[in-house]
Amino acid sequence: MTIITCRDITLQFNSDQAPILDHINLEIQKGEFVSIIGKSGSGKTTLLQMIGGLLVPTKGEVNVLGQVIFEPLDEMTYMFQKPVLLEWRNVLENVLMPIELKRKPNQQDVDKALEVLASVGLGGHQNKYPHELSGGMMSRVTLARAFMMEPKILLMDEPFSALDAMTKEQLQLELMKLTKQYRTTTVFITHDITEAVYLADRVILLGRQPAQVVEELQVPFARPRPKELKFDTSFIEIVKGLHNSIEGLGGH
Ligand SMILES: Nc1ncnc2c1ncn2[C@@H]1O[C@H](COP(=O)(O)OP(=O)(O)OP(=O)(O)O)[C@@H](O)[C@H]1O
Repeated sequence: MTIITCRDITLQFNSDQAPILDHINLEIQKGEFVSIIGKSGSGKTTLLQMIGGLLVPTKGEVNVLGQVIFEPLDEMTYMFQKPVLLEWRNVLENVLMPIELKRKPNQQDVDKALEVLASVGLGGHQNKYPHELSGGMMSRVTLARAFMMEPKILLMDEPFSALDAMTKEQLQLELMKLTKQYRTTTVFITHDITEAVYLADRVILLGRQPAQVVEELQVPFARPRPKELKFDTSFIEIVKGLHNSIEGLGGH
């Protein structure tokens, strides 16, 4: 079932300048994991913001869960590159934040938060404050918070790009497990081609400005995937192919 449709969308920030995105058409299915890659400045974040209802296209429309959107929906959650945590609240209280914005959390919510924290490797850390956490732990807290509400749609803008390689790999595994468990439809932006292919069912490549979808690639491995897949010859061939496609776009 299609739950996100970008229909012929064009985005122009200023009427006297060329569009950033040009006639983008995209359909994303329920439970699908889609990575979006492209050169820096190609419009990946802009596209994600339109899917999230933070920006309205100049032309065309974005339809999410059966409605044309003009603002973010409750069914969506964002995760950004920089973990945004409230310094004066401990880990558990940060994870409970989305519930608290709606109602007073109950014991069931606390149990759920502890369960999600455990599944991102933070069991036993619930009473720590953000200043006591490493960068990787902070990202884990934001991941747990994102899944606390079991969002139908997760929009991720380079969430792991500031992390070291080992932590990034762990978080990729945890994200893969959680998106599978909750059947979360995920749109994931990254500069890292290996990460894009490893996580996604489908990789979308944006071209140069005004950007269009220049390539769509179905990744032929069932999810969740073992981390060893990254050393598989057929996996490496796919990454190489996309690398060549990006290089073929020219520019810097
Ligand atoms: N609010 C804005 N007003 C005008 N131009 C903008 C605005 N936001 C982004 N842009 C321009 O739109 C283009 C696409 O930006 P965007 O951040 O979507 O690209 P990106 O592919 O996500 O880049 P990166 O990979 O470097 O994060 C850039 O040229 C940027 O300068």
